[in-house]
Amino acid sequence: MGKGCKVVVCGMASVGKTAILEQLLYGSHTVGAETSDTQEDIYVASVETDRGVREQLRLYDTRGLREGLDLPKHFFSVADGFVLVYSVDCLESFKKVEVLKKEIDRSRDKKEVMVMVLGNKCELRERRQVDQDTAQQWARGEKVKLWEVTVTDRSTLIEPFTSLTSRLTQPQSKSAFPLPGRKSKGTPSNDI
Ligand SMILES: Nc1nc2c(ncn2[C@@H]2O[C@H](COP(=O)(O)OP(=O)(O)OP(=O)(O)O)[C@@H](O)[C@H]2O)c(=O)[nH]1
Repeated sequence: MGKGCKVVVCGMASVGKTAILEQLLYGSHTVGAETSDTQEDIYVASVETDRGVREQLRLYDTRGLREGLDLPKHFFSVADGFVLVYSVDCLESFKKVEVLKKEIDRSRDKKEVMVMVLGNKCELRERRQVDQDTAQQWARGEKVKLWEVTVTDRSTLIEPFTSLTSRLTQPQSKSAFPLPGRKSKGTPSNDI
């Protein structure tokens, strides 16, 4: 599957997974635009870490989860990290993130995986169903980072992905976390 950390982006349908990736990588998403349901896409991004080094991420955009449709099992074995996305205007989507986190914990075996959570559409203040403090409290309990973001403001997306990449590629990690190849040769990627 090539070099670079493999990060699976998942969550309920329509929470904005594809929009987040397209806005982050290309700055090209128009919020509210009609989108087609994702089956599966892979985006390659070159992200500058907080150590000033560029690292490659392979971001797997997955099919939106709905009743009766779970995340395919193979993602649990390939992933070095997960981005769990919910939408702050949909409580059900947050509940799905809680379930996904449990599934990741069950499936991770001894492998260490990074998990970060994005509460998207945070500009929709009047439609908010997920309380920020409650969500952050849950995240602290789970020892994961949670960021509220909005695709309407690309700058909100940069820090979470920089932080995730920095943690994924941390040198001299005490964990058994595999380090990706430092110098990728010729793979097209998008700089963040
Ligand atoms: N208001 C608002 N709308 C957003 C935001 N992010 C995404 N959207 C909109 O939400 C809708 C769904 O976005 P998608 O990116 O297709 O969602 P998805 O999670 O990839 O959906 P699936 O492919 O079905 O799983 C689109 O109309 C987006 O423009 C946001 O931050 N704010």
